[in-house]
Amino acid sequence: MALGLSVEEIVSRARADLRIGAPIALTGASGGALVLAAETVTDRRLAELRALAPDALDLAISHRRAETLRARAYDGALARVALGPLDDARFIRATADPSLDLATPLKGPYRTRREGTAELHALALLLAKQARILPAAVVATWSDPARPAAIAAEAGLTRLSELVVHRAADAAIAMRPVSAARVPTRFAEAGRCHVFRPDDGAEEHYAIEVGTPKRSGPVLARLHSACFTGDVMGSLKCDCGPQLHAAMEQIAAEGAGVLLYMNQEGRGIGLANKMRAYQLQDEGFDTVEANHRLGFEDDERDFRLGAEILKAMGFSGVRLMTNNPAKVAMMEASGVHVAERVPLKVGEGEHNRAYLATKAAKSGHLL
Ligand SMILES: Nc1nc2c(ncn2[C@@H]2O[C@H](COP(=O)(O)OP(=O)(O)OP(=O)(O)O)[C@@H](O)[C@H]2O)c(=O)[nH]1
Ligand SMILES: [Zn+2]
Repeated sequence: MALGLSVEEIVSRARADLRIGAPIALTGASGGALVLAAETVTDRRLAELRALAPDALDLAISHRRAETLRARAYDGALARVALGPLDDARFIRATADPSLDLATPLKGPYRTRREGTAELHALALLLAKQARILPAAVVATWSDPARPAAIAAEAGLTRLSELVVHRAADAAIAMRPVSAARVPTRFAEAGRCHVFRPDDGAEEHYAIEVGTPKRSGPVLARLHSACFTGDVMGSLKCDCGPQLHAAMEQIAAEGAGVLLYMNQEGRGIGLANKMRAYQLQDEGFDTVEANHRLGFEDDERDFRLGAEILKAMGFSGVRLMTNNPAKVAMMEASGVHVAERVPLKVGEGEHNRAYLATKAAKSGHLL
């Protein structure tokens, strides 16, 4: 039997390539493309790509970013900005990244492409999002997919088809237990830390188990998303730190429960993008608007992963500590029964009052 990469392995490699600035090849029904992430593109890579495809080089950006730039978006969720011979990596980043707008205010006018299709461009943006970098990509297209495929084969580039990207995005992700050990904490002596690894090469997530919760009934659980600024820095801009500690205290008081620590920083956009969002918030945009301006949805988290961990630990029901109905819905949809929603309201203060109000008004959070 021949050795072959799985769908997850190929897509995982493509995400890593985009993060380090290496080109990838995409093929689909509409043709083929070579792609570089806007965030990591260099002038040297750009010149190489331009030499191969001088007439069909575009910068794909989200339609929301295009709106801000007053560039026409003909392709629904994205716009294809045609790149001219003088457009360099600096121009590309300034065009793609709204958090640079104050530093580089003069851009455009832009010519956006209308002819052809944007299917491969959309795939490129999806992969960039999954790689937790800016959803923007330099895309060189060919109507014959054989040409970029051949370039990729010769250069040893990661090559993947439309089908593979979609299949990976739809696939249920299994969470494998890797290791676990006893960790007494200031909240509870009887603590254990379990590490789980998804089979798609993405971030590991952790479960803190306190005591020996019964598998037969609903477990008191908190599905906490990583917030470096709140959990570690003690930031006052959000309520994450106080929520984390209050959840641990409540679990410890009951003597048994689970806190899932999901590495879905910044509601799934990653810390680098979250700091871009914070820059936009300092310019007056709220937490939802800032995500949108960067080209993300207000919430990019996949709550199914938390449910998968609970199931892997032997739980089928929870008393879920949250104010977010989307977490409850996702648990249920993933086969973990939510016997009770336990509100978790702590840490409101002058710096996060507007943030919490925005989440209630725009993201359905319960007050
Ligand atoms: N993009 C973005 N993420 C933020 C911002 N402030 C906090 N976060 C992230 O938001 C997430 C908050 O997670 P949680 O507290 O688990 O979730 P929640 O949706 O508020 O729901 P509950 O706390 O369960 O009610 C963390 O991943 C933070 O890093 C922000 O302004 N922008
Ligand atoms: Zn936070």
